[in-house]
Amino acid sequence: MGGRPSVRGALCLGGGGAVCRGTGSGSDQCQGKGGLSTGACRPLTAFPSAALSEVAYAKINLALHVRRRRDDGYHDIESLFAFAEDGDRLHAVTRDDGQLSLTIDGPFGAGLDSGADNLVVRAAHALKNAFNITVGAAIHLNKRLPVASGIGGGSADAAAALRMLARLWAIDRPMHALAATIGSDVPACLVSRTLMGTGRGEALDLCAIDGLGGMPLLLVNPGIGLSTAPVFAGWDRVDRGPLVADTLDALIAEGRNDLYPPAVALVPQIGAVLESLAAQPGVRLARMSGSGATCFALFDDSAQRDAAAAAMPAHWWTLSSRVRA
Ligand SMILES: C[C@@](CO)(OP(=O)(O)O)[C@H](O)COP(=O)(O)OP(=O)(O)OC[C@H]1O[C@@H](n2ccc(N)nc2=O)[C@H](O)[C@@H]1O
Ligand SMILES: Nc1ncnc2c1ncn2[C@@H]1O[C@H](COP(=O)(O)OP(=O)(O)O)[C@@H](O)[C@H]1O
Repeated sequence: MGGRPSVRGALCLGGGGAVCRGTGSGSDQCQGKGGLSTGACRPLTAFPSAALSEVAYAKINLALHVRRRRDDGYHDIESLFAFAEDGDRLHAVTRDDGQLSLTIDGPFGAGLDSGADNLVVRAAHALKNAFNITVGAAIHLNKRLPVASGIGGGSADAAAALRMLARLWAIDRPMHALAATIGSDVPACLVSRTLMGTGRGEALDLCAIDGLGGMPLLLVNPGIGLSTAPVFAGWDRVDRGPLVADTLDALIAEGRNDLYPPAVALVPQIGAVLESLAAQPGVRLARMSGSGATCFALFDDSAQRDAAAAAMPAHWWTLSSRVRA
């Protein structure tokens, strides 16, 4: 991990490591899905310190070209994935009764279902069944990333759960195919390094771009959740051409996010976020990530990133981080 991550717009972060603007009462304040409502969450204190841990690194799509709508309803994309150094936190201990359980806290934990539909639980069940594991796991998720925001929070959580449970259950087998059954983004999140993704995003090649690793990165979200499917459905089906991104300059000049027009049609506030980011001194690239609404900016200089974060309106969520090398 590089520089200490900071988060603004969230009232408090459980689990330590970032700026806290909580009440100091000992119980974390939570933000609801895509909004700024608050509610009490369970503190993490009950979870054993000997638990295994994983970071679910926030995903960004440095560029996302949509090429074709397929007969199965998915779209063929070409996307350059990168990851922030920071994200959600997961912890796990074994359960001798063979059961799986999930508890959730953190600034975006309120309202997030911890039942069978949670992507962490889906990933855990899929792994357990695929390898006939008889022991169980108690999993804890510290939810720091906004939900349904184009930075793969759920996919990153699922991938982190796979990495963590593979360690907990001593599984040493490839998990890419299993990850792809959980979501198109989950294989990329499993690797959490800079990758070129094709197909529906699950066909991956490691991608080295000079100067990208360690670059100061700012994520900004206007506090509005946006589901992926309606954004793809709003794509105008015009193929605007392949993604060629072998250098940072090419990525900046030639890369696009083809999901920006349908996303901004659904959530106009994304336009204001992108405009504000692009206007900040020192920005090398400002673009929307995934299906939105989160936008990101890359900087050469961390002081300029921090000044940009400070210039964002207080009701927008921000995360100051770096690109994971
Ligand atoms: C758009 C991207 C870009 O990285 O990220 P997010 O904005 O979700 O973070 C991904 O393609 C999202 O991947 P993921 O979130 O795993 O999506 P999935 O669960 O597989 O699919 C959710 C829905 O999105 C649409 N979908 C997804 C991927 C794809 N290549 N084509 C699609 O049309 C489909 O309507 C599908 O039913
Ligand atoms: N652990 C999880 N974290 C976030 N979202 C989750 C999780 N499990 C299930 N979901 C659901 O997955 C959907 C996509 O969430 P998320 O992955 O955060 O967004 P995106 O795909 O836009 O990056 C949301 O509707 C959310 O309810």
